[in-house]
Amino acid sequence: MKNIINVAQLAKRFGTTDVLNGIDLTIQEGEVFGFIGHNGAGKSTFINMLTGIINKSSGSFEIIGTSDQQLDDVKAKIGVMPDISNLYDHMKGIQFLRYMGKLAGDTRTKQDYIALMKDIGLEGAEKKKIKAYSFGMKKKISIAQALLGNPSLIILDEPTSGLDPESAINIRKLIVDLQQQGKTILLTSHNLDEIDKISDRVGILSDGKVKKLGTPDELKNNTSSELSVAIRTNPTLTSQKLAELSANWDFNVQFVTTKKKYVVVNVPHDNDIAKLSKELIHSGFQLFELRMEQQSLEDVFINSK
Ligand SMILES: Nc1ncnc2c1ncn2[C@@H]1O[C@H](COP(=O)(O)OP(=O)(O)OP(=O)(O)O)[C@@H](O)[C@H]1O
Repeated sequence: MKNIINVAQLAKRFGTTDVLNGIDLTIQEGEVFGFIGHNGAGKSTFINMLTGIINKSSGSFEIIGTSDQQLDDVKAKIGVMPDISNLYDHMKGIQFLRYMGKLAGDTRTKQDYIALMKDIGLEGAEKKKIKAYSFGMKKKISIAQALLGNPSLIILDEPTSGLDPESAINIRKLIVDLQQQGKTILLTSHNLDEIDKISDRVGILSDGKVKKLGTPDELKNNTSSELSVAIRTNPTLTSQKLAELSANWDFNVQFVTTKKKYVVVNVPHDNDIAKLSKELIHSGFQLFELRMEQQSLEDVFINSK
């Protein structure tokens, strides 16, 4: 597969603060790439460098086969969501999209723009002025703007933040549709379930670097070499009782958390799971359920700091 973004040692300093300290990253054509990181980690800074809104401090990148020195040559192939404060809000929704579409070289008809507004969840708001739009509606029209001009790379910075659940689901569907049309999507979000669901690969940005990179499954499976097991027993096992019992066991069990009626523990090896169930039964517990627990992307994210 071809790389559509190739970043080498990209760094950004604001004054004396290093925000990005050497990002190495490739994004492949046709993938949905989820970029996550805590507030202020530098996700938008990274995106703004890729799209030429701000200058890099050092390092280099190639985007759609073109070096960062010639970025103007490929800008028309990159669709970027503008900040909602940069929308021309005296315009009506449909008027704004047609105007921006013309600038982007769009060949859509008026009917196509109406269909686009429907796809994005703005049906009925075509003739309303953007300044009268709600926050979520402004967000939607800024996503629509990123799709104008048939870009091959679409960059969406927190497209679903502030959207109601149904609208967020529709935007996720739209992202999947765009991918099926062959587009590449670079996406940021603080909704880690969303990132997990729709991203082919995920990068976790921390301390100015890409700390972790992989498919959601790779990241969730590689967090720890320990095996996580959720157990439901009668009586319910408490952390205190587990500590008391396990002091006499010949294998290690580490209490992790309780989840409703389950207690989650970590054990180092496969055969410790059999030992654990045997010991619990031996200690008078009825074992109702024992299941392997997979880490969530949120667990991975928290542990990556
Ligand atoms: N123009 C600027 N001048 C000085 N500092 C800036 C500028 N732009 C961003 N920063 C700083 O760079 C850091 C990274 O900001 P950035 O907006 O890239 O983070 P982010 O990961 O997108 O955060 P969030 O998840 O909150 O949107 C922050 O500390 C921010 O204050």
